[in-house]
Amino acid sequence: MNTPQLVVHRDTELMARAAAARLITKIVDAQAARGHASVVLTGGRNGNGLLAALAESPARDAVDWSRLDLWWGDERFLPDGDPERNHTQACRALLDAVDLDPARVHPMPPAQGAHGNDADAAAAAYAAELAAAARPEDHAQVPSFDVLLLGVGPDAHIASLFPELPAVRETERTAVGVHGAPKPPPTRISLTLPAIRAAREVWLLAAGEDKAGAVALALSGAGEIQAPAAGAYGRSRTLWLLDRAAAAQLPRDLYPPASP
Ligand SMILES: O=C1O[C@H](COP(=O)(O)O)[C@@H](O)[C@H](O)[C@H]1O
Repeated sequence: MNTPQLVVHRDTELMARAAAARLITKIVDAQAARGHASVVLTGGRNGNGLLAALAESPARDAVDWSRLDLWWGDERFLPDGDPERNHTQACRALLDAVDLDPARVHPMPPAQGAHGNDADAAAAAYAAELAAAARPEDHAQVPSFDVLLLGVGPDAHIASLFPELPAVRETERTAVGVHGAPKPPPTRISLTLPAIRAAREVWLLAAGEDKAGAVALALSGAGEIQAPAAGAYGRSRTLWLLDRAAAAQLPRDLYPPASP
């Protein structure tokens, strides 16, 4: 596990704009190096804030959107098009406005779709889709994502891995159904910690004072079962992108020196 790097921005809006600029650069660099890039999206306020900032950035035209693979870290298991689905919200924030290749966009299956209301079957289908996209050099059952984005909940959940629920203990499967989530809706699909850790870079986004306790807990040595965010790291980099409010309870020795 690599040491997390922290960046603290003045406020939520600046954090979203800076994260969007960072993501554009990352995608452009990966496309220049390999011809394509892959990003795992997250839902929630900070994930959608980043996408909205990216939509507004003039630099978004530097990305070749047709060579970008998009995956999701979790989904609220609701019918296709439901306004609470992470996929629907991402489409509204950005995806509808850029020229993606539909074959490279991989939303998690909806409820009332091919798997009916069976979230476990839908998760297994997503795991199979991930495995089919993995190449031998990935050495994993998922592709080597360039960047995997995660929001951090006030309870330190990431994706739909909530403290103490079975999904956060999963060590084999890459995507699982989640039942009884404390945040609505109770039924969800989530990537697991092994899938998250296969990413080259994991970026955790947290803004707002309601996130301060979770950020401090996850970065102060808490276990991943109690604080799932503590178990999220990338193969080559783990980056926490915060605003001042979310960083407010960090121990002084963890606070980045160059931050306001
Ligand atoms: O429900 C969810 O919540 C988390 C955190 O969202 P936030 O609004 O507290 O930032 C999000 O990362 C996840 O994708 C989503 O399904």
